[in-house]
Amino acid sequence: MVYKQDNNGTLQGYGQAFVLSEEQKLDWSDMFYITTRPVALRNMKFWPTSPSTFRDNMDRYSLELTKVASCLWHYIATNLGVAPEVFEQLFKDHPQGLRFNYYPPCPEADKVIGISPHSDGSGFSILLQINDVQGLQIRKDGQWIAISALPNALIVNLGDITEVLSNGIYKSIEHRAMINTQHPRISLVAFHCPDNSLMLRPLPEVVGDGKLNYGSMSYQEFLKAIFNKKLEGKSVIEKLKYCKAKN
Ligand SMILES: O=C(O)CCC(=O)C(=O)O
Ligand SMILES: [Fe+2]
Repeated sequence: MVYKQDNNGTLQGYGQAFVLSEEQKLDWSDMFYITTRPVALRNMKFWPTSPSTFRDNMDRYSLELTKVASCLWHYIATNLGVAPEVFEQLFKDHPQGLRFNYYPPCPEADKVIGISPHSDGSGFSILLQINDVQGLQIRKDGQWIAISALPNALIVNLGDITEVLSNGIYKSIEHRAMINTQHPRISLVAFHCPDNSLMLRPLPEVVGDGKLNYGSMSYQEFLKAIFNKKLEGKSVIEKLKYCKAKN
C-alpha cells in the first residue's frame, strides 16, 4: 500500500500504533497519521494526492486548528495565572499531528474495542467526529460515559502534557472508542503537542511555594515511554506522579 507506515518510528502513514507483540489483541480500527506542523516536518510522501482536494484541505484545516489552539492556550494560561507568552513559547510553531481513525462495524461489537483506554500524550487533542455514529467514551469517577458529538462541533480532550504543566490542576481525560454493530465510524483527531525540546515538569509559576505533584522527564523520553507499550489507561503519566517518581 502506497501510504503505509515506514518502520522509522514516526508512525506516519496507514497502519496500527501501539502494537508490541504477535499475541496482542488488536484494536478494531485502522488509522492514518500525518505530521502537519511545523510545516517543515511534513513528509509529503504520506499525504495522499487522491482525492485531489486532500492536501489543500488538510493544510487549511490544520491552520484553522492552530487558531483554535492559540485561543485555548490563552484561556488555560489565564486560568492558571500564567502569562500566555509562557504557553506560546512551550507550544511555539504549534507542533500538530492529524490522526484519521476508521472503525469498521463488527457484528460482535461487545467483543472488540475501537481504541483501548488511554489518555493522549498531547497538550490537548481536538477531535472531530466525521460521521454521525457515537463511539467515544470518557472515564469519569471510575464510570465510562458515552459522549455524543454535537453536529459540526469539536471535542477537546485534555492531554497528559497539560496535566503535568498545570501540576494536576487540569487532568488529562482517559477515553476509549467503542464499535458499532452496523455502521462504520470515522473520527479525525488533531494532537497539539509541545516543542520537542520541552522538559516536562510542573510550571514553577503554577507550583509557587506549593507541593510539587509530578517529577520531571524530557518530552522525548515521555514519548518513548508512550510508544513502547500498549495503550493502557493513564499508566505513563501515573509513573510521573511525584509520590511514585524516582527523581
Ligand atoms: O475516535 C475517537 O472518538 C477517539 C480517538 C482517540 O482517542 C485518538 O485517536 O486518540
Ligand atoms: Fe485519544
